[in-house]
Amino acid sequence: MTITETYLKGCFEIEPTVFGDDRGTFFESFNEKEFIDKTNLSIHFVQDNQSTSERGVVRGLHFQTGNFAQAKLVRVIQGKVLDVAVDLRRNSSTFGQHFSCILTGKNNKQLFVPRGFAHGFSVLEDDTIFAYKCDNYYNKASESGIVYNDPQLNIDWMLDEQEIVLSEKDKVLELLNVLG
Ligand SMILES: Cc1cn([C@H]2C[C@H](O)[C@@H](COP(=O)(O)OP(=O)(O)O[C@H]3O[C@@H](C)C(=O)[C@@H](O)[C@H]3O)O2)c(=O)[nH]c1=O
Repeated sequence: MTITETYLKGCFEIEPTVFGDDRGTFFESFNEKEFIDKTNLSIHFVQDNQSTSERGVVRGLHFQTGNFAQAKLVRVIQGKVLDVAVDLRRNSSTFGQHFSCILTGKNNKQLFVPRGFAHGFSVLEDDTIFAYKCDNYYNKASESGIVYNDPQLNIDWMLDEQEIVLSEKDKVLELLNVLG
């Protein structure tokens, strides 16, 4: 498993070692000891989530506030997404910048999104299955987010505007500079 820090400090790209044989493939999708050794983070995941989406869906940009902040280890089991992590750490030299990468059911890549970031993804293929581990439990009252098309963030979601599908909640998210 290779773990590489992105230009956003504390945000890592992960490529598992995949073993193939006549039957198919095998890989460790998470190994706590290796993860901690290679990132120097102390992390303890408490919740696993999974969602399915069709092409055109954009989920995000989400985070939980305060004591309910979450780090996430995200991957795609089937299909293809553009995954996006936005640095919202006020004291960070990369505040407001984002990192994006393609995660697919074939490349098996993962992204570790630390606490203090907003996270979202656009779905580039039908029947996409997205899975992620969180280091803090879901707390509805702590949910917050930034609208996906915030001009300050200027994220290329790799979709045509007219094919984008959002939840009602995501349609009314704030701009980053309104969040304060
Ligand atoms: C996130 C979440 C949702 N739910 C429920 C609430 C709601 O009824 C239903 C769907 O929730 P949402 O619309 O918030 O799902 P979704 O838009 O997929 O939310 C997710 O988006 C990505 C980008 C993230 O980074 C995640 O942390 C999470 O915010 O599932 C839980 O029960 N537990 C959870 O952890």
